[in-house]
Amino acid sequence: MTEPLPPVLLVGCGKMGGAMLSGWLERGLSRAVVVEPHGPAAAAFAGDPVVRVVATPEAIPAGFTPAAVVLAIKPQEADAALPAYARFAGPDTVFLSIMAGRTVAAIRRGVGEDAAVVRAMPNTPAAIRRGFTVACAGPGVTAAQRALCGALLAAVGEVAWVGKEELLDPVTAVSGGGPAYVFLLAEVMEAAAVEQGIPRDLARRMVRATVSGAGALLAASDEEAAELRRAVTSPKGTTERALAVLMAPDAWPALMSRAIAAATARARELAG
Ligand SMILES: NC(=O)C1=CN([C@@H]2O[C@H](COP(=O)(O)OP(=O)(O)OC[C@H]3O[C@@H](n4cnc5c(N)ncnc54)[C@H](O)[C@@H]3O)[C@@H](O)[C@H]2O)C=CC1
Ligand SMILES: O=C(O)[C@@H]1CCC=N1
Repeated sequence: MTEPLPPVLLVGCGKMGGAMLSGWLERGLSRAVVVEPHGPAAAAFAGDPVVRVVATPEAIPAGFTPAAVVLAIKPQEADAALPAYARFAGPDTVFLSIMAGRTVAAIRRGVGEDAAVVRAMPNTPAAIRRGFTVACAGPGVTAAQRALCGALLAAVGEVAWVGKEELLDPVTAVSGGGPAYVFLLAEVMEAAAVEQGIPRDLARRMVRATVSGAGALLAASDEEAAELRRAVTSPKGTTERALAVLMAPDAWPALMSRAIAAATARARELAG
């Protein structure tokens, strides 16, 4: 049996913070204090014996010493919120931020210039432990702190590490926001199915099964995505006609490239 995760202070228990906390509890967590000003957001955890939910940092129990402070608030909230956590900076605590764009340097300006900070970008499939996170350790992060952040992130899915922090901006655009692009695909496929006369309920079932089935096939297969695509595309058949529209130079290839560039640029604007 693996050791329980050490005490964690979670700042922000919204969609991502909540998904991660669920994963830690499932994996085994010794103790968590959650700072969440919006009562309903953390309500699901209020009765958990190892979780204490408080509304403000001032209400964190005296003597609580987290091994990790996980920052799961919006980047726009960071400047106001971070100084309250500066007292936790020290050799025994690592800050793990999942905020889009906000740099290690900007986080250190808030919590202390010597603080150990790991910046990471997970995604919402974390809610079903199928997340993908890319992480980058800032200056002074010890091997043990990196291992702890790795364990916290691995509780909700796969983890990859990069050495160059700048890569986290395009990562945010690709895997951070990626689930939204897939859900949009499902939305527009469903609308197109209805346009062709398929009843809405059937269209919804078909599209959910098709998108999730294709995703599962991609996950289970060693083939490249292009090869799996080609396996669907019979010469002179129906899929070929659809792909001629979707793969036109001004269609999906160019649109996806512009979309990822736009999201990457926005991540850079959120650097702080
Ligand atoms: N939603 C997503 O797909 C992903 C989001 N992220 C990042 O995760 C962070 C959180 O995003 P979401 O969970 O989507 O947002 P959210 O809005 O669901 O959660 C943020 C939570 O922080 C709480 N909060 C606001 N001010 C606070 C403060 N001063 N102290 C403590 N809690 C405070 C809010 O009440 C809310 O419950 C963002 O920085 C975002 O960039 C990262 C990867 C994916
Ligand atoms: O849209 C956002 O800013 C966040 C980061 C990646 C996914 N959601």
